[in-house]
Amino acid sequence: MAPGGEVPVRASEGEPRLVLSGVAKSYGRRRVLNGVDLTVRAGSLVGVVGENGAGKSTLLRVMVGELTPDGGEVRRGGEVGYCPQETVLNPLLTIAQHLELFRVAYRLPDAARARELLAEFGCADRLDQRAGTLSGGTRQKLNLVLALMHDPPLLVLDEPYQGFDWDTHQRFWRLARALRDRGQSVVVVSHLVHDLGHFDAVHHLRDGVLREGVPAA
Ligand SMILES: Nc1ncnc2c1ncn2[C@@H]1O[C@H](COP(=O)(O)OP(=O)(O)OP(=O)(O)O)[C@@H](O)[C@H]1O
Repeated sequence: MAPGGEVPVRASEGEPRLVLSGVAKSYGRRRVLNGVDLTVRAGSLVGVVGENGAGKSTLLRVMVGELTPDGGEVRRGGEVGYCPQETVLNPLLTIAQHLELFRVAYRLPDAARARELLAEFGCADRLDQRAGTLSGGTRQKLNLVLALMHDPPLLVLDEPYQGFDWDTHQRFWRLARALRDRGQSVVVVSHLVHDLGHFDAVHHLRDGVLREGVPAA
């Protein structure tokens, strides 16, 4: 983000890929989202921050269509890649078997992009290892690769770097910037103050409402 909290021009360029208008979501009587508005444009890297329990994961699940909002509207401009906070892996399947499963689900002719991403994360030699025997950080790398391998126009990533060492963390941000520079839209939930500089725009969720910028301490 630019100094002074200004949103750089980049974040307001490009066609809208995701538009949320007045989105509301409650669990029973607990209202978590209370009129969220957001537009994510092509070629932007957008951060969502907020305290524990503020509703960030709920918001992302609504963005990708996993949860239906109680009110308001969500419009998506194409396919979505979603990396949930909890990994979606089957412990008995190898990395290669996961790639094949998702290749078929995404109807891709091959898993070349997935292998390229695995190589970027230094896991290309682990293809025959079962997910259940991978380290937490490597499981998370696979989780992320499965969300990115079909190169969707919109990526929604919920703290995608949990368990990553510093070098891998840096690699993740290089990759996120490269995707943004290719015109993809990337939404990332982050808890880490030192991540904020990577975003074109940051929004914070508090009291069920999303506001631009970071909250005053
Ligand atoms: N399936 C559910 N049923 C009932 N309450 C839920 C459910 N999922 C989340 N909640 C509640 O909704 C609120 C928001 O949860 P959510 O996971 O969206 O927050 P978060 O900002 O992602 O939190 P964190 O930073 O801890 O990951 C919390 O009070 C949580 O307990």
